[in-house]
Amino acid sequence: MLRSIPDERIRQRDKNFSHKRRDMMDTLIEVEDENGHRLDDQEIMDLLLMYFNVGHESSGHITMWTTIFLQEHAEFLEKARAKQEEILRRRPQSQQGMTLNEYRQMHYLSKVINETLRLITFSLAVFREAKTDVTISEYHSNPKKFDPSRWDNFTPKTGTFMPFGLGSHLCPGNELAMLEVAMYRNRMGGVLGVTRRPSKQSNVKHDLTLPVPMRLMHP
Ligand code: HEM
Repeated sequence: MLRSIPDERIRQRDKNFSHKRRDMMDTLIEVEDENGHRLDDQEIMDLLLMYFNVGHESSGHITMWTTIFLQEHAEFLEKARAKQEEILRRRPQSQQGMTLNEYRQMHYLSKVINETLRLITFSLAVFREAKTDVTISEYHSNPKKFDPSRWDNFTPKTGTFMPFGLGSHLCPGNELAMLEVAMYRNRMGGVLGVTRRPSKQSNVKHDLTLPVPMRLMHP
């Protein structure tokens, strides 16, 4: 399946097919190193596979865990919901969907997501070599407890909160990922992100029931 993607694009380019917009695939086909070498098919496929994994699995995984934590802690879900509903009440009737400005007002939700990222990592390994011995110690009090309030007026010191890595290989999708998790939409119209008004007919309060296997994976 992956091989067909660069093959198809190369065929189109050979036929002078004009794209509306150049995209990542054009860059992967054209990019050259300092000796003029281009990526071969296998390398392009490896990169595509990596993008599929990091760009999709990652935010999906964190969205799932944010949902699980909120389901398990009704008080935080209520607080997140109240804040989202407040944003909705201020929304002009004519507005369709969520704006970036609304997203930026979701301070409580970003604490919930940060707290999820603090507790859960989907990256099983980040390959780095420690040049000197380091001592790894707990930075937070009661570290295993899910508690978004620990983010109240709190900015972590550099190197103590690294869900997206650090340095030159810092995750380039970090801001997009936060936005994606916040905009996750459930059947009620969005507990995480406010995307539409809840239906008046619905009397379901928390529609976050998850299948049993997910609950068994809880750390
Ligand atoms: C909650 C979601 C995400 C988390 C927790 C996450 C976390 C990470 C981490 C820990 C790394 C390794 C950084 C390092 O080596 O120091 C990484 C790399 C990367 N991430 Fe993400 N990521 C997320 C979402 C995304 C998304 C949505 C995209 C793209 C749309 C993306 C694209 C990448 C890429 C391309 C790299 C490789 C960067 C490099 O090696 O230079 N990630 N991510």
